[in-house]
Amino acid sequence: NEAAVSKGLCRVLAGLADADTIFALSSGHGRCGVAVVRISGSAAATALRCMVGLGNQLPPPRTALLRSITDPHSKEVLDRGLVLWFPAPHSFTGEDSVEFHIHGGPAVITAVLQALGSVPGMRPADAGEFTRRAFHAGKLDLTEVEGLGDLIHAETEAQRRQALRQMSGELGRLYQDWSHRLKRTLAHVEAFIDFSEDELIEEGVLDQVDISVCDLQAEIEQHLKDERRGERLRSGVHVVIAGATNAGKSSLLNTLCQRPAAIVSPIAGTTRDVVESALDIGGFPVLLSDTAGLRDSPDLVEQEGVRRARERYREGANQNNFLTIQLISVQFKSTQPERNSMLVKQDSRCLLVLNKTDLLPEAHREELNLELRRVSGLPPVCLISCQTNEGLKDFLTVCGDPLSGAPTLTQARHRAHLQQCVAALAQYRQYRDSDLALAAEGVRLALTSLGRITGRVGAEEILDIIFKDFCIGK
Ligand SMILES: Nc1nc2c(ncn2[C@@H]2O[C@H](COP(=O)(O)OP(=O)(O)OP(=O)(O)O)[C@@H](O)[C@H]2O)c(=O)[nH]1
Repeated sequence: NEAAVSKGLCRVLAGLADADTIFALSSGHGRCGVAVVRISGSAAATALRCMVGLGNQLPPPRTALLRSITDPHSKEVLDRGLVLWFPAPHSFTGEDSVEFHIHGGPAVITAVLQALGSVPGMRPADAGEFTRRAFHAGKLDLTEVEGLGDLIHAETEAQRRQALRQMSGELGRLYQDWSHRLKRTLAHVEAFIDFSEDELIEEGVLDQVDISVCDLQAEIEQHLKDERRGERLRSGVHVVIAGATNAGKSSLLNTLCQRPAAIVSPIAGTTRDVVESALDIGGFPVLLSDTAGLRDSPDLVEQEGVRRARERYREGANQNNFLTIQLISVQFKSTQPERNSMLVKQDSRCLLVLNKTDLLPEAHREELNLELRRVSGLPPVCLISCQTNEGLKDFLTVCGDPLSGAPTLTQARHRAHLQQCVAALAQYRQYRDSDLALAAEGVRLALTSLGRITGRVGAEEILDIIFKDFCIGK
């Protein structure tokens, strides 16, 4: 059928574009126990035959064999290692592929790569070329390609989990499902436009389309309301500790990163510069910054420190991956200048934290709570002591809360396409009663926007649905 022919053609064209057989070191660079060299393309079998003593035979698919790997011209043995053969289409790229697992010394790797380069039709792979071929062969969609990239760069546990979910196609399947529903919706609108006058289309088709567009729009809007958790997890979060002098900001930084990164002293105004430390809070990569205590000071160096601290808060005000911890000591008095150091009211991106609870008698806690509520509008989200570590566990949970939750959207690129998709669905609803052709164009645009996320937009599939659902022309 038409769809199969077109898919086949695409494969042939992709095959023509990728006529070269490529090879590359797929494991990391540097000295290591085992290095993996990957080959993909039609000459992979030739390379295997002429570098491994197999005669005219190819090894059984996906089975590791221990063999000598030789130079194809001089026949000198370069190394002894494992050899794997992945015939097309059951390989990562969908092409004939070979893997050599060799010893990881630089000289061994260089010799094997040089030998491969001397096989006719072979060349070193460009960056990302194996994955690009996998995408062209329909082995991965774009979200899976991005997931794979994120997995390779993941530094924390939560990043690894998110990337793996995406790479295994969880996100891609959700978008594919929406895409499929949109294709069906579009097919129905188009069929209605083309064939309703001949009474080939039953009543109520457009009502079904309305429901479908409405449901999809609501689902995508809900998906977009994730407070950018996935994007934050991907790119990391910047947490800034702000507050008056002597509130215990440097003590909190040191406690969280478990080393004396910043100087702690009872002298107010000790921290002058921004002190940064990278850590992992609940699986989120966090860059934690201690800043100079906010107060008016005649000291020029301290003034510069306060200016830098304020600049840091300002920078963060417009950034999605920024969290401010407003630290206040229990010795805080709302009548004192500390009051001026209050930054902003708490919201999900600014947390009010009370420190030095070890100095606060139980009986006075409620009184202080009320006082803070009066000044800041809200009670502190948690009470801690950097001296005794009281409340730190709860603090980390609260701190991790705006960062955690089920991340869904991982890339700003996906968000932009989904927003376009929602806008296009709104176009359908706007023109549904006045101009159905324009309304249908809205559904088509919505579908294109979704297709851009996964990299799959297929016009022939719309025709398939029209024919299957309505059997027009039998
Ligand atoms: N009792 C008690 N003292 C604390 C606690 N946290 C910090 N301190 C003390 O408070 C003083 C000031 O602590 P720092 O961490 O230097 O405070 P800071 O906010 O960085 O101060 P600046 O550099 O002036 O901005 C030090 O003597 C700390 O030992 C706490 O939880 N309990």
